[in-house]
Parts: sequence; C-alpha cells; structure tokens
Amino acid sequence: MKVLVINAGSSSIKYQLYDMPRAEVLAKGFVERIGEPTSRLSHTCAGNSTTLEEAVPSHETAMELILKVLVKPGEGAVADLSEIGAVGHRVVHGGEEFTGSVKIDDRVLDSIERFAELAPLHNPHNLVGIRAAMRKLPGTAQVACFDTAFHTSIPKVAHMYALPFELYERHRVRRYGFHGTSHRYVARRAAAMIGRDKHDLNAITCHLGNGCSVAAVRKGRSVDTSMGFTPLEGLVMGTRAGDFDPAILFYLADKGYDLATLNGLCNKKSGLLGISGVSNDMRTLQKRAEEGNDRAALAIEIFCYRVRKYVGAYSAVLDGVDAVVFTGGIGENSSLVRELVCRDMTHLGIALDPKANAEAGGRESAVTVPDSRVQVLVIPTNEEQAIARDAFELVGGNGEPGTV
Ligand SMILES: Nc1ncnc2c1ncn2[C@@H]1O[C@H](COP(=O)(O)OP(=O)(O)O)[C@@H](O)[C@H]1O
Ligand SMILES: CC(=O)OP(=O)(O)O
Ligand SMILES: [Mg+2]
Repeated sequence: MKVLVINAGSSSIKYQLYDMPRAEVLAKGFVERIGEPTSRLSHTCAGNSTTLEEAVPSHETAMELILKVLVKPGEGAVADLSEIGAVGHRVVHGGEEFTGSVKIDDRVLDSIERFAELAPLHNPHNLVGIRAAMRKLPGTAQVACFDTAFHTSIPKVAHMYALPFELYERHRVRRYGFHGTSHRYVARRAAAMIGRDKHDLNAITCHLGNGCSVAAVRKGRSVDTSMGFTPLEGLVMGTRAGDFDPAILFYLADKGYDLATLNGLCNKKSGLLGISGVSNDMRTLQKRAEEGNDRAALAIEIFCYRVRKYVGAYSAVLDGVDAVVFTGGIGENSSLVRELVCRDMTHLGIALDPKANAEAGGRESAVTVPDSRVQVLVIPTNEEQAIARDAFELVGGNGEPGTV
C-alpha cells in the first residue's frame, strides 16, 4: 500500500510517498516559501530530482502541485492518485485528547481546530494540509499523527505549572510537549541500537532542529520534556527564546511594548538569531564564530549550555540513563554542539569519543568510548516514516498503532 505523508509548516509543506509495509520512500519533496514570489517545489523520485519555480500563493495550491507531480508521467511515483491508500499528517497540537495517531473524522477536525488556539504557528497550517488532502483525495483515509501524543504519558508532577490550579481546570493551561513523533522514533531506534526492548530503555533524547526540545524517556515512555504549553518553552531555538523569566514581559509591557510585538520578539526574533544578530542557522553561526564573530560564538555557547542543563536535570529525573540521543538538523550534523553539550560529563557516566563524534553524521552511530556508562547516540530522525507506519497500521496494516 502507498502512504503519503504530509508535514505542513507555516511557509512550507514537506511530503514523502512510502510503499508500506516495506517503508521504502518512492518519492519525496517540499514546497517552500509558500506565499512569496520566490516559492518553489523540489521533488525527487527514483533518483531524479526536479525543481519547479513558480508562484505558490497558498497551502491549497501547494497541495495541488504536490499531487500533480506525484502522478506526472516520467517523474511521478504513481499512475493514479487512487493508488494512495492513506495520507498521514503531522499535527502539532493534539491537547490532552489524543494519546496516539487517529483516523481523521469531523470530530477530530473540530479538535484540531480547537487546539489551533494553543499552537497558532502550527495547527492552522496542519489543518489546511488536511483539508486540501481531503478535497483532492476524497475517500482516502486521512490520519493525524500528533506531536503531543508521545508526551501524554508525562505525569502531573512534571506537566503542571505552579500557577493557580483553576487555570488548568478552566483553560487547560499545562505543559504538553512537542516533537513527540521524533522523540518516540529515536527512542525506539536507540533501544534497537543498544539491544534493548523498547519498553526497557531510559534515555534523554535531544531533538535539535529549527525548533528544539529534550525529552526524558523512562521505560520507553516520555516522563518529561522541555517544551511546555506551547513550543516556546525550554531550549534556545533558531528564533525562539526558550526558558526566560516571564516577568520580563510585564516589564516590557510597562515600557509600551504591545502583545503582538512581545509575541514576535519571543518566537521570531530571539534564540540563536536574537543573541547573534547574525542568523538562526547553526551552520552560519559556526562559520561566523570561526571567523571571529563573538556574538555568533556566544549564541552557540548559550545554546549548548541550555541543552547541558536539561541533560543534567533529566539525569536526575531518570533513575539511570542508558543513552543520550542527538537528532534533528543540529543534533545530527553538528559535532561541535554535541561536544560542547557532553564535555566534562564523566561524573554523569558520559564519555564522548572525540574521533567518533567528529566523524558521525548522516547515519546512526554511537559516539562514546567503549566503557562509557551512558551511550551517546547520533540518530537521524524520521518523523515521516513513523507517521507512515501509524497511518498504515490504522487503515488495516499489521501490528499496533503508535509504535515504530
Ligand atoms: N551541517 C550542519 N551543521 C550544523 N547545523 C546544521 C547543519 N545542517 C542543518 N543544521 C541546522 O539544522 C536546522 C534545521 O533542522 P531541521 O531538523 O531540518 O529543521 P526542521 O525539520 O525543524 O525544519 C538548521 O536551521 C540548522 O541550524
Ligand atoms: C513544535 C515545533 O517546534 O515544531 P518545529 O520544530 O517543526 O517548528
Ligand atoms: Mg523538524
């Protein structure tokens, strides 16, 4: 069966077409800069890449373009769209309601819409992707795979804020956590790599991409994570601040900053970009730091220091850590970040192998010395594959939904 996976972001849609249950990628690509004049689609199928530079004014048009290229003679992966047995969608916020992936019906759509209030930067785009796919592929099962689902196992002691309890009762103000599909995928892979049952793994998984989060995984289940009510809390990210004293906002509001400006400051102008004033991209920062740019170097240091603090905190939360996992664009590719996070951590049982660390990237590898009590693993994440598997199981494949 062919399963299409859609990951709709604010200005891009990424897609992959899988042949299941082999989990072979038949085609993949993305439409980027949706809504801008420079938008384009990049598509790869059977080793051939095509790029289509044309104005893509909306997510709806982007979906049309994707479905068109999937059936394009010579470049497409299917002869007819009816070959697609299911579409799996990444949905960022599923609130407390969804503990695993589900088939989408009107009730699910309503819930995703309701949670858009909690994830205004993500859920509305996810919804557009779902609606467009439903229109273009009527009769094909649509499945939602939630970033929050893996974290629904986090106990109250870790997910409640020390705010008036009524805020939780009335408005469901609590920590939810995100990137769950990625944390779940790499935790399962880590268990396989070190020869453990997936329900018998204690790990600290660091998803360091554009958005960044850490999760504490006990016996294969998430018991804490750094993102909270929204994807703003926790680590330093490309443009998001992560943890800071919320009283700064009251102070700035007093100085005349309005809500929209403050929101933009915390979500779009902070993080690596805010500190460095140079870029939100770790590659650029590393280059500039090497050239002597102090603020780029400071941004990298603060970024790594924050990850270190969470690794320390979650070492205390878990009674024993088998593995620390690095994933996401930064976690997979930056040996410098891994080194700055893990250096001088032998007291926590972490002893990095500098050579293995420098050579890792692009594939699963262990980067600790052989007698390190805790293994540090580099594992390329594959949220799309996890979503494809969930969608396949939910439409009648084998095995249990929600597992990798
Ligand atoms: N070779 C690299 N070295 C360091 N950082 C990298 C490298 N490649 C990608 N990155 C970082 O990864 C980020 C993208 O991460 P990714 O997980 O692909 O993001 P997302 O899926 O959230 O869009 C980039 O913004 C950049 O900071
Ligand atoms: C939830 C979140 O931060 O997602 P992303 O990293 O894709 O922005
Ligand atoms: Mg990502």
